[in-house]
Amino acid sequence: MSRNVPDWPPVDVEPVPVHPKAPQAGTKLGPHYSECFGCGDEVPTGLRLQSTMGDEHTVHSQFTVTAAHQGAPGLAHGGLLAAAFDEALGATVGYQLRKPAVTGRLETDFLRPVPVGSTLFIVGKLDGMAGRKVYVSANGHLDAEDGPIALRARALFVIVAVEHFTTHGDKDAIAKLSASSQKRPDLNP
Ligand SMILES: CCCCC/C=C\C/C=C\C/C=C\C/C=C\CCCC(=O)SCCNC(=O)CCNC(=O)[C@H](O)C(C)(C)COP(=O)(O)OP(=O)(O)OC[C@H]1O[C@@H](n2cnc3c(N)ncnc32)[C@H](O)[C@@H]1OP(=O)(O)O
Repeated sequence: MSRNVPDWPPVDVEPVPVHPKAPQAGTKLGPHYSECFGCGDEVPTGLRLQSTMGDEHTVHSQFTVTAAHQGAPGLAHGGLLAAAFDEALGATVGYQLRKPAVTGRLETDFLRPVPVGSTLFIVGKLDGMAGRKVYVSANGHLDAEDGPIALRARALFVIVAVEHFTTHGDKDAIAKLSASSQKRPDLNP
């Protein structure tokens, strides 16, 4: 059965200007926020995604599926896999642009079941920009960097002002994040 994949990016785009202080290829990217469900190390049932800068506008992330992530018995929940991609795509945008951005749209193709115990190797790639809109996509390979593709995702991130978080988020948590990010050159603009 054929699957129609829409044109991507859906609008004319410019190349994304990667920040001159973006981490070098091979740099391991720690959690951007310790309480983040996607990458935080203080969330016991979180996804604990681990990301590394890659070459050519890519970020490589790994996510191991545990029993806490099930939908059907023994298989990862689809929405949770989409969350893993949101995180991987967000890291691809955030660490390369070093500007705050939020997911505006995320679409996911589920190509193969992902069993508990397996690891997804996700490669996120910047595809282009149009004003504040950043287009980014990713493939998720099952159990090896060159394993079969189990998921594909495409997303639009929208660059926002810091006020997006201070207005709508938790001010105490933002203060904590801000204090901890002082020690992280990769998180400072
Ligand atoms: C302080 C310095 C920080 C430095 C940062 C450095 C390092 C960071 C490092 C690492 C970060 C690492 C990892 C990140 C991890 C995780 C990622 C998770 C991300 C999330 O989990 S984040 C939560 C979910 N996310 C939301 O909670 C967003 C809710 N939402 C809104 O807050 C607004 O909705 C918003 C802001 C999206 C837009 O609002 P707005 O008022 O600012 O702008 P507007 O509506 O005009 O949209 C502008 C243009 O985007 C187009 N557009 C918008 N949405 C569209 C859609 N759905 N489809 C097609 N086009 C769309 C419009 O059509 C227009 O296009 P045009 O310009 O062509 O007219």
